[in-house]
Amino acid sequence: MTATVIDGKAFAARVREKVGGHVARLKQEHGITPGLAVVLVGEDPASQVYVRSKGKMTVEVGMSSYEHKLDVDTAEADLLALIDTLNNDPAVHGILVQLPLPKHMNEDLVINAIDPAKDVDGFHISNVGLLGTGQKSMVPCTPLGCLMMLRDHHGSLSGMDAVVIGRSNIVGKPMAQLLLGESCTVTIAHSRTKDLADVVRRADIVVAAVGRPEMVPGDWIKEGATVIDVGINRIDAPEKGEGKTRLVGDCHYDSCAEKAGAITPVPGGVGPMTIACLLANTVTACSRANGLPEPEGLTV
Ligand SMILES: Nc1nc2c(c(=O)[nH]1)N[C@@H](CN(C=O)c1ccc(C(=O)N[C@@H](CCC(=O)O)C(=O)O)cc1)CN2
Repeated sequence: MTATVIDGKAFAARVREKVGGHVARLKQEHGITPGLAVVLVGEDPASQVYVRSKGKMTVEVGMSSYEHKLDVDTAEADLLALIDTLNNDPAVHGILVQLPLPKHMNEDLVINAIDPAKDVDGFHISNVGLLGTGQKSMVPCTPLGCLMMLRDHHGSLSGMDAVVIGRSNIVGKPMAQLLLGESCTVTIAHSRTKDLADVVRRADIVVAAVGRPEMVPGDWIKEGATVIDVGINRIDAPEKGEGKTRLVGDCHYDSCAEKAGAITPVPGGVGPMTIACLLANTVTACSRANGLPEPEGLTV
């Protein structure tokens, strides 16, 4: 079997187009411009790229972008004070603090200082609790993007066996909650799981989010299963020349694509959906804050 490639880049472009349409209606019909504030602490090169990309795409869909770049030595109290200001700013409907934060900061404390209604990352403990109990919440962007692609490919996911490899708060746990909400039978596997290969072989849907390059080989994949690869790992690529690197996922693409029915590539799969869903969450947060109907198809 040769897998259908789920094109996350093209899917993300369609999501951004939908967001742009909703932003235009908010402006024309209600005089409201959604605003997203992104806070970056320090100079981590990858985070700088992501934050720049977020700002650019925010503006492209017609929203206001507010970027706050803080020195790596910023005191936690100063970051908390900035969050408080953004919480009380009516022009800001979404707040995102780029992770990871410098070591001297307590990530949980910082995230939980964000107004849950503006928490477009969906990481605040209130949103985690709402998602876990099946109530309306802000949904973390990466799992939301994965779910959108799965729903688009399969329609109903009801009754399917899903294995999520990885138990992070940002991807693994919320992904499992979302799949449960779709009436999948969900297993969360992790570094201590016994007989991981056998667990994965049972799955109709495999979501790999462990951060280990090419850890999942094709012979773990059930014939026809759908593979969603969340991993983005940079590895050496001597075949491209000295000192060159390339991106790979948590799944060994070529061998998994031989067995799977559908698969997301890396790059160009889940990654682009993360920023598209951030924009979707911001327009959703803005609509909710103004008591207006939520955009259809942009949240769960
Ligand atoms: N507050 C948050 N911090 C972080 C999040 C997050 O969702 N919220 N996620 C990641 C980083 N991230 C967005 O912030 C992100 C990662 C990857 C991509 C992406 O499009 N990747 C491309 C490849 C990019 C490359 O060439 O290096 C792809 O997969 O095709 C977008 C956003 C951690 N921090």
